[in-house]
Amino acid sequence: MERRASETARTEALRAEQAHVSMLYDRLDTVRERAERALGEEYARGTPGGTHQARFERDVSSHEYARRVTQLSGVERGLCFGRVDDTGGDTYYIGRVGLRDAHDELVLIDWRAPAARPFYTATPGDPGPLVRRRHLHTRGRTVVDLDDEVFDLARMSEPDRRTLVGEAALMAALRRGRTGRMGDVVATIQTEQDQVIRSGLPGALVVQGGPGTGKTVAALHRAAYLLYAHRETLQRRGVLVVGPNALYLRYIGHVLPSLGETDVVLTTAGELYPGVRATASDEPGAAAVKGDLRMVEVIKGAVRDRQRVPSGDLEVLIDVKTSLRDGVEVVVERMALRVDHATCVRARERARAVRGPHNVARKLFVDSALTALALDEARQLDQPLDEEDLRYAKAALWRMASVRTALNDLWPPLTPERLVAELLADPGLLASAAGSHLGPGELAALARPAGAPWTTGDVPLLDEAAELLGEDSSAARAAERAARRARRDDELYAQGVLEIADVTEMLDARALADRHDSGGTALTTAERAARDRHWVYGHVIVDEAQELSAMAWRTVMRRIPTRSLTVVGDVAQTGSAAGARSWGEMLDPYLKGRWREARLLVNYRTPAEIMEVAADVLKAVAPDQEPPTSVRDGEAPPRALRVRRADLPRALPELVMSELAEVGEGRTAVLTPDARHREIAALVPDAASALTADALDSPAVVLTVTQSKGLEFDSVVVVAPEEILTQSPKGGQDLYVAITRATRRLTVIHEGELPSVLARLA
Ligand SMILES: Nc1ncnc2c1ncn2[C@@H]1O[C@H](COP(=O)(O)OP(=O)(O)OP(=O)(O)O)[C@@H](O)[C@H]1O
Repeated sequence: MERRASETARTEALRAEQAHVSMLYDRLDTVRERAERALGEEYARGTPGGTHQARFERDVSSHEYARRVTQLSGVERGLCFGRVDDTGGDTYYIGRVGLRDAHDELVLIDWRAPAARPFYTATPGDPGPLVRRRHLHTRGRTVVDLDDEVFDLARMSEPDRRTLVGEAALMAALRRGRTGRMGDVVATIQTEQDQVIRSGLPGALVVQGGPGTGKTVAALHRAAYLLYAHRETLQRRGVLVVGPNALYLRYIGHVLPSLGETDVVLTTAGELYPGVRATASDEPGAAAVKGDLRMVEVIKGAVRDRQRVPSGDLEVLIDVKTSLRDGVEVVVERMALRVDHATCVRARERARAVRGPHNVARKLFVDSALTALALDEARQLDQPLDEEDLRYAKAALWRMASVRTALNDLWPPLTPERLVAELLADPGLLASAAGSHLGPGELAALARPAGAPWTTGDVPLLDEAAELLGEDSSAARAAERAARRARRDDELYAQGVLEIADVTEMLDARALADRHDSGGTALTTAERAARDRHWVYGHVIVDEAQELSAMAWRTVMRRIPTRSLTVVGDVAQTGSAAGARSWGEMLDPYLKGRWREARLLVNYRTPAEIMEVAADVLKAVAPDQEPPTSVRDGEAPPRALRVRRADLPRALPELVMSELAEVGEGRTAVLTPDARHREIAALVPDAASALTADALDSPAVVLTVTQSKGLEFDSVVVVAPEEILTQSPKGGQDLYVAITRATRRLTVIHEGELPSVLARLA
């Protein structure tokens, strides 16, 4: 009887919520159609080209409409997911975007708006103004379930009391099988995560938390929140999210669009230097040296070494007379110009004294050398030179190939790519550049053959070199002057457009001019920022930040002089030999202790039984670190299987098959020591690997532990833990990472004795 009554109440509540949600989708359709129509009209307003003014107007408004259409399309799934009833008797609905009805009444509150905050912060102990929080679960546009948390039953109306329904929304969310892509958690953000998400924009926030505590998910929601709360600042300068590798970026790539945000640059630490996409990684020895701050001095040394003077006097042969013979120009007289050693040294010191970048100072060196050569030429020809003659003589000399070659040999124009590639491939150059800064073992670790692919550890070296080399700027300066003139015109014009169109809320004149600066192709802020090494972002989020070396932090900090940063990671998971042992060690050189730390302590991913195994490993390798507490129990106890290496080809595929059957729609990952990935991947040919396009979508995947950083799988099979433990000085941390990728099941396959840190599985 009672059961029937509660069923009826549930149906009643579902019906009422469905009516509201259907109204919201109708409204979404209407605004989306309106934006699409406006966009279509913008496109129809003329063929490409047209007047400057027409092009500009079209670019600006079409970009805004396109953004709005993308935003409204991204929020279709789970448009409305929450409702709150407050003590004043009011009810609000919370969703991915804010919507108003035809009478301009707010019918859906954006989850990032201050009014939505109680939905995330209310707890039974501190409910704030809430009487009830309700989660709405939808499939497509249909409301399929509801969860209620009641904070004050006494204040609820009788009909509302009757319709109370639910089971904890968080648990329902956590039990879902893994799809291979991270999803947003906007409906179930927890209070401590909410504090991270809404922490102020200025300054640096470090989010330290164990595996599965929602650091990544909180950081991405923070990006969306900051773009909402500080749209003006951040849309112009952009938000940069740095992740560990391309696979990981694909894994998290859906979260921001599902929250209606696309204006974020997602990149890896290997791509921070525009034009280079480094994917290879260094051996631990090389990684440790490349990531060390002593490399600043080594790169400085490498640049200085390229500013040479000859050991004796400089001698250059020039052609003074040529004549035509059978239509071919032949040299009839040559002259040797000479500049004495001391003058060469003075020319170099003068150029160095301006402390400009190498390619800029080079002009000064070339100028001094040309003056000395021209004076010698005049002396030999016994021709007096006035200032005008001197200028002419220098220009004539610079046109001669022999002069250019000689001077370029002494002070070559250099790109960062050339400097670093030549440095690492030439033990002599390397030893000279390093001086006393590196020992013989470190030099040997750095050396590599010419033509080797760029590694992630090279990127900070390239960035450092770019700072020291600068660009040959005379042409660039002229272009900049012209651009500044055009930009002033654009700004004045943009101001006019704003006044006419009254769109001041969306963009300011500078942002409009910025858009237009891109040559009419309306690049987004994100696109322009990603191409420009000098771009200064409005906010930078670094995920898996414990893996960044001290050198990599220099590269990141150059992109954010305001130090408006979110640093997300776990120093207990550091796998890179050059990574962080503590946050202070990495950040204090830039932040001088001025950073705030938030700690996340609850693991939403790994069940308690598996986390106990991980905790044993952590205790052995980093006894000062606390493992997080799991929020739920598992379905199957973790286990260890001993399989002789010779039997692995038969046993592993069988195990993967049975795990796939266990997890149904979920995903299974085989995690291997770095050195054995190829061999083990070959044993499971149907599984994807990090290099295949379906790495995230395939039911089974074989990855190295390093590649699995930040990811998660329903079932994890760790192969050869004994080798993972010894593969690098951080092997223990690697094993900890591997174990904590599991959301439901863990199997460890060991070939020899079970390592003592896994004794719990014996
Ligand atoms: N509030 C939440 N509601 C629902 N799911 C959540 C919540 N917080 C975290 N999760 C889920 O927990 C899992 C772990 O989150 P996430 O990957 O962000 O953790 P992490 O701290 O970055 O982990 P790691 O350090 O291991 O990379 C994800 O599946 C995420 O969706």
